[in-house]
Amino acid sequence: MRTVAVDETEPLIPRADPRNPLVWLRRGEGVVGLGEVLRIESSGPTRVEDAAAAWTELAAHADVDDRVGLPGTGLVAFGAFAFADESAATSVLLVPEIVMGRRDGRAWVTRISLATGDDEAQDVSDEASEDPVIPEPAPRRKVPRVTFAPGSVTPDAYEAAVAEAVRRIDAGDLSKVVLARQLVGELHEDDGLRATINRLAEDYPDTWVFAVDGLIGASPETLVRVDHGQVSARVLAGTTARGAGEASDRERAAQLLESPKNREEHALAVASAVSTLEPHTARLDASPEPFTLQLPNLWHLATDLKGTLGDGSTALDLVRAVHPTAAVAGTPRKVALATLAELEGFDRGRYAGPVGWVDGDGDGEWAIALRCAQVDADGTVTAYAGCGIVHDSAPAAELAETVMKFQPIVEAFGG
Ligand SMILES: C=C(O[C@@H]1C=C(C(=O)O)C=C[C@H]1O)C(=O)O
Repeated sequence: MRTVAVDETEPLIPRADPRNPLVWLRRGEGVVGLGEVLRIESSGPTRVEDAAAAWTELAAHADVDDRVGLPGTGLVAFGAFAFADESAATSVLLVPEIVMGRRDGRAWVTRISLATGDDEAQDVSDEASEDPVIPEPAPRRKVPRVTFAPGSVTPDAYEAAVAEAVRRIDAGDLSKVVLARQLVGELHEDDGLRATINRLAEDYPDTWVFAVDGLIGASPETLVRVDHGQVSARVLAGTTARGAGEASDRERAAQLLESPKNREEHALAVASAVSTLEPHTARLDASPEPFTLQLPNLWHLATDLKGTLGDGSTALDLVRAVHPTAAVAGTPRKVALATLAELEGFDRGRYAGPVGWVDGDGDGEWAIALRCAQVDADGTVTAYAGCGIVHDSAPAAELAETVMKFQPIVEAFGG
């Protein structure tokens, strides 16, 4: 496999596969994959560690000619993992044939090929020695239209589940649980998802925009990044709507920052991320006070974590350590997982699971798969959104919050 620098400034998405794009971008930088040389599938409670072990093994045997040397150059896999141990959804690491990347204004192309058993003697870089062909950017297409309707859980049933969760929290069973609901639609057009991912990237430039094996979305929440020994994460919990005018918008952000309900929900999410990351870091700092993160559709309370890796963990090792955080499960973790499985009543699939990429050196960027939908091979599109429930959560307000959180994905499908 070989990575070479290229002189490229054009946007990456128009070069992605129109039907089945493989994309990870924020503010136009990231990686876009084409083709597939290898697929590592896993499932069950050891899905992340099994994938991490297979990846480490693969990386150890790879013949790499990396002339750029940035995170995301050399061998790269895109991944999406199921949220729950019990999920029927498969977790995947996909190694593309071509990776086009951009970071800090530098661009590169990597071509990856698989050496078969009997051409072991043949230098892999021979096959990759011709300069990689970068596809021409495709003309813009209209976003495919999907009409969404509630899935198995009606809005009324969602409110009832929130009320039941609050009862259990008041009874002292747990402190916080995240409850989600689904919207389901059908994708008819042959156009595929490239126009959808392009729309998400244009509308939500400050989020991680991803498309991996039919899982497509725009997540504001960084589960964990590893960059040459530096570790970082962005914890989100606590949400409010944007205000109509500038003054009311600022007022809403200020109220969010002062709201005890949102501060409590947020503190639990930060504590869970810190306690699971800390054992792997030599040092870990959290922003002392949460800040308000502005997105086009809502405000979040946010805390950034930054640290130094202490134990040589790869990005996938850290994904395994931190998932599922209290931002998407609850506190305490075990009770919250059992409660959400019972009260939600559906398989989350890859929603709220880790999505991102890892490279051969163990660097990588992973988000929590939020504001997303899974598009299945038969065209079924399932979108998901959920909210952290604490003791003073109100069912109608939480339902309204899911509607805000559905907005990016509903609009990216022409709604
Ligand atoms: C669960 C979701 O979002 C999470 C829940 C939040 C909240 O309840 O305030 C905020 C950000 C995310 O951590 C979702 O978008 O589906």
